[in-house]
Amino acid sequence: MNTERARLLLTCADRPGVVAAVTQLLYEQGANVVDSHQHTEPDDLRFFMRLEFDLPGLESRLPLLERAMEPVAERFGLQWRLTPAARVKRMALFVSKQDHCLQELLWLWKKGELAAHIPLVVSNHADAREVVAPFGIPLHHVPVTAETKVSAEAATLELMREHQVDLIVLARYMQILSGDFITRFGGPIINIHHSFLPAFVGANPYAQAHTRGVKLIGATAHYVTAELDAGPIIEQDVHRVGHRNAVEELVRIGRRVERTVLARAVAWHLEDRVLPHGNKTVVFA
Ligand SMILES: Nc1nc2c(c(=O)[nH]1)N[C@@H](CN(C=O)c1ccc(C(=O)N[C@@H](CCC(=O)O)C(=O)O)cc1)CN2
Repeated sequence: MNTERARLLLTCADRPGVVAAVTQLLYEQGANVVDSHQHTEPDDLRFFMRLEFDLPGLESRLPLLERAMEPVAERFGLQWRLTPAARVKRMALFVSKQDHCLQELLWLWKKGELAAHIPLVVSNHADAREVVAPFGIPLHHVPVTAETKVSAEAATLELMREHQVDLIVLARYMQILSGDFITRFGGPIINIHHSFLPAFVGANPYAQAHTRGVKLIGATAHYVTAELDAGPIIEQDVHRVGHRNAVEELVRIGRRVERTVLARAVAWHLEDRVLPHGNKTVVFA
């Protein structure tokens, strides 16, 4: 892990001089920029920027760099976040019975391709225990029924607090999270929906798609909000299908798309490449 690498993300109302001021500041602080992306949203002229840079002695020099950012932030009205790459996020994976997305994330994590700590897996069923055990990660079985949903969410929130979780990933977790849970967790939650949103929101999207006679099926990774499957989209992909494909085949074909789309979205989030903008995202992949 490169302990000198950091990421600076910022957004502001677009105006000339922002890029120059920020890169000059980094230069003056002794930083070397190794990657830079910027974008101005045409609709509202909102400016977004992501910089990666190396700074020798980063941890000890971070407070100075943050103080140096303040006048520039004041001058341009920046909203900004400075994150050392070595501070990896603590990610909890949630799953129900379908474990293909969970397996993809665990495999990639084991290979070192997802820069995160995974302190626990949470499931409303016990099926995934054997999948998770070889990775040395505890699975917490928290059953959920209509009657126990409130207490189950309270217990789950306590697990998030206890394990200092920064990010929740719903890897085909088939329980609708309450607005109260989302608010009290307070961090980002990423879901994989097994359709090409906004088509086929809610349960059983492949059956809905088959009934509609679609020629494409897809998957959508999005941030979770209280409104079901309506949060900012991070990544999507599709696969061609046709009249010969029964629903079971749509499910089978769809699994490959879901696992790939979720993995890309989670990796980009962990690398601070996703910047929310209203109910959309800017992704500097
Ligand atoms: N607040 C949110 N919670 C969840 C979201 C979301 O966008 N906002 N996404 C879902 C995942 N999902 C589709 O991708 C989904 C999951 C579950 C259901 C549903 O109808 N669940 C039933 C129970 C089903 C069961 O017990 O097997 C329910 O919760 O009443 C629809 C869509 C994850 N959560």
